[in-house]
Amino acid sequence: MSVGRAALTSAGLSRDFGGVGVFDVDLHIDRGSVYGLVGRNGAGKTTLLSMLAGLEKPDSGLVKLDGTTVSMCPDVPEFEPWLTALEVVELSAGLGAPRRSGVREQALCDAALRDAALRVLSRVGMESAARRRVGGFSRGMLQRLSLAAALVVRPDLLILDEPTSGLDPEGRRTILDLVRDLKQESTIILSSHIVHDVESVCDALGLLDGGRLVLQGRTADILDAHARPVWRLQSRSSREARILAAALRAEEWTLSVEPASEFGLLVEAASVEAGERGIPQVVSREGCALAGLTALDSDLESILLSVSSASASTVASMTGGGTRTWRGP
Ligand SMILES: Nc1ncnc2c1ncn2[C@@H]1O[C@H](COP(=O)(O)OP(=O)(O)OP(=O)(O)O)[C@@H](O)[C@H]1O
Repeated sequence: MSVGRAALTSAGLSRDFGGVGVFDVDLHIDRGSVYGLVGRNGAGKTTLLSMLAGLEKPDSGLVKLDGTTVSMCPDVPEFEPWLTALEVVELSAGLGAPRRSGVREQALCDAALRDAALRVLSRVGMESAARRRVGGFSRGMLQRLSLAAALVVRPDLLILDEPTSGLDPEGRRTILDLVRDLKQESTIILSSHIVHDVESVCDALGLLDGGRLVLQGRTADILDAHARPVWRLQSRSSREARILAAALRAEEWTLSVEPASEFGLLVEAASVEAGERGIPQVVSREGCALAGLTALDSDLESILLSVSSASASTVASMTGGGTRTWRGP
């Protein structure tokens, strides 16, 4: 899918729970990118992420990683309720720190771990809760704490399973801003049901359906490849709608022009480029106002839904290598 250096690739990765699970997944994730894994409930996202993190053993297939440190934040983070947030992050930092023997070295090491833990807690906006016990934390606080515990080991690859689910809009924005910021340091894979979140932070994405990767590519390429040449044009009056309909029908690049409610027109062009250039030209030539122009069914959510429904009928007969890939420029 890409010419970039891979942070992670997988080949034929499968985990079969008896007809459900993950089947023949070939991933290619560029270094320093944010890769979104999308799919309906039960599509296999958590199973796939767990195999990438080494938490679930595949039945077959390979995962190749560039780098050594992988951190994963589960969709529902759980910590011992009697630990403080600082202790959770220090424990995580300790697991990732090199072993030392001398007492003085140990003390220096402990101080360094504490500093590192406090820094990441502040980065996720949890500094004021650092010394509170985790037992009473809200869902959003647990998500942030999980991220802090993952970041403190400075992972080469950071895997986030549904990092924004259950968060309020402000919490979502904080996590997404952090993800954008973090790609300077790590490659990130995140799964999400919220297509808008994926679109706003992910350079590339993979769509899982029935355990199979049915679509993979750069987000921009997928949007380009699926853009439909159909627009809803909004005019200011019934008179202008009539003038525009007649003028557009006379153009050789229009396939159909139909009236829509409230002085609107549905315009189908021979290509996206023809419509994007032609519609504004016709409106301007006829001296009409352009109250609105919206491309229909070209948003990422509509595209993913249509690919998912199309794949549902063909996946049953699909063997390995069934992923549709869009190549970047
Ligand atoms: N340990 C297991 N034993 C049996 N079946 C399992 C196991 N783990 C997952 N599955 C099944 O594998 C399929 C994929 O599950 P998975 O949790 O990976 O999907 P998901 O895309 O993460 O779903 P969601 O979005 O609802 O979290 C589901 O049908 C699930 O029931």
